[in-house]
Amino acid sequence: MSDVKALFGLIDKKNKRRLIGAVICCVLSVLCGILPYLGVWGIVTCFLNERTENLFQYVCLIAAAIILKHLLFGTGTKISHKVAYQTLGETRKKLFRKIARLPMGYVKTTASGQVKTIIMDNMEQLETFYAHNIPEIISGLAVPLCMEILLAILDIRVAGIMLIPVVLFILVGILMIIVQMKKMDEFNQAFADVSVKTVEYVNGMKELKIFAADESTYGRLSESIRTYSTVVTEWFQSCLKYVAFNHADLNSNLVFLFPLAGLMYLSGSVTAASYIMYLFMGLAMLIPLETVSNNFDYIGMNASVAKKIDEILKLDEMADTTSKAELSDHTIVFEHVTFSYGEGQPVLKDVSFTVPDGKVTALVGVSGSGKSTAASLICRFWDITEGQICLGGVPLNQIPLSDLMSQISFVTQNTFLFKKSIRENIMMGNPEATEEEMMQAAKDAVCHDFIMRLPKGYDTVIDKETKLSGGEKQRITLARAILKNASVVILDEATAYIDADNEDLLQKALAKLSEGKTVLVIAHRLSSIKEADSIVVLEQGKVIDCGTHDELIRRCSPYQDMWAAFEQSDQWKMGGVNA
Ligand SMILES: Nc1ncnc2c1ncn2[C@@H]1O[C@H](COP(=O)(O)OP(=O)(O)OP(=O)(O)O)[C@@H](O)[C@H]1O
Repeated sequence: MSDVKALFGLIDKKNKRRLIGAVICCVLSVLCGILPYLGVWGIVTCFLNERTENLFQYVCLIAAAIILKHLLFGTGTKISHKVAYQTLGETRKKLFRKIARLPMGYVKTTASGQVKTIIMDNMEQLETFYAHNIPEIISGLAVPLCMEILLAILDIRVAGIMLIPVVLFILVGILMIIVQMKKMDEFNQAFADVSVKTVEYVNGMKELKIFAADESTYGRLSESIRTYSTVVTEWFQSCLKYVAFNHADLNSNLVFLFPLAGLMYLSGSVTAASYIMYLFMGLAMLIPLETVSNNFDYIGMNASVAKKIDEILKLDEMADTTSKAELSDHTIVFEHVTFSYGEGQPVLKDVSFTVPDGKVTALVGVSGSGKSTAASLICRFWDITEGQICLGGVPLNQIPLSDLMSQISFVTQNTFLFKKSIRENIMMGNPEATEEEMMQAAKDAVCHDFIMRLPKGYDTVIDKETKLSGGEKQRITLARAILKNASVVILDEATAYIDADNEDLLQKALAKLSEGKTVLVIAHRLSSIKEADSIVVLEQGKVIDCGTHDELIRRCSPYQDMWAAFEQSDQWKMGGVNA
């Protein structure tokens, strides 16, 4: 039941009031839908009593009821759609805001696929629920209730007979929701799995073709499709008996009402006119329940989606502070930092080093030694549990997150440009910048010239049609970072995938970005960090040495090994080129 509560918890107060209005309109609309039955009963009674003076009134009643029914239904659904779209919009915004405050690590690993499925796929179901299911279920239940009250006033015995199928219907419906909810997590999990794997399959199509993938390559996707089919089939089968019962139940009135009310008529306790009216009411009363029955399926399905949304909204956010921090400068200090991802082994062990203000410090180490992890901790992508990292003498968790982010430019080999114009992409670095400043940043990043050669220049929208090379895209992201003008620059393998033609341009852009900044650089190409003011050597998550290139090459054997390996690979590359 808490899942169902979560469904309504997503609607704000204003929209809850609107939803009540929508439900009232729908209830009145369904009641209007019943009036024609009463009108027909009136007409039949007129003929039975051979008195036709009221005939016209009944015809008018039927016509007015039909018009009103549609007007009210239209108004109700208009309001409920407004509620649905506003609720979905607000919930999406809440989720986006929440994700921005969650540890980056959670978003990158656990959440991205799951959140995408919820936001893009599952939430669309909620639209149907708020816009259609709620008004239809409530109005569908309200009508039999009103008619029961009316019948109880007219003849308590008939009301009792009609109550039987209604009560059975509600009990079986509730039972079905409980059974559905038990299976719903499994259903949603299977659905999310198929979505994530389908996206992975489509995104990896190039690799699949290159590596001439055979049938077995599609195994993971086929397996999850099979699981999904099994889960859906089981889910439908588990509901089937309840649905079948309820449909039979909705037709059972004739079985009970016809003979029992008929006996009352024969015994003289009910008139012929009343007998006909009860039959009409019996038929009319159960029709709205058909709609309720069709809508029952969605309650469990949507309650499970709402539960997942609720779970994400309740996740612990990164601790943030609002009190301004006075940074003495932009020196970064790692003091006895130990860090592990989740419950696993520590990736960094008692790590201490300093990145002095205005200097270039390099982090080197073999693959997996923890270089990127250390860099990402400076941006608080993850929070540390042991030790301390300070910027300008202030522990990172005592600097407001937005202030911390404004101090840092984090550049990796993975470029990400938004589907916006090149101008807007660069301006994200500093939305206050002037056009001249934006263009200067592009010139510093050595991308102005190629941008100007594009037919729409800075107005070119970055999308799949925009034919930009990897190096060009990367330089646009560097223009964005240059415009941001952050005091701390972290370069994590920023030149890793760059080709020889682009390297020179990229190095120029990076030099401009790093000018006068506190720089932490991670690079496998050791030649690019040879001139660093200080080099920190990491091995299996521990700092084993720190010094200039000349110092390390004299005394640090792992560093000597790295250099030897680097020089060998460089010669090998040159040999490859010459060959
Ligand atoms: N998100 C993550 N969750 C769990 N473990 C991770 C995660 N990211 C990295 N690791 C692990 O942490 C260790 C250090 O990884 P890290 O990427 O920091 O090393 P690195 O020195 O930068 O390696 P490379 O030079 O190959 O980029 C590795 O064993 C890696 O598998």
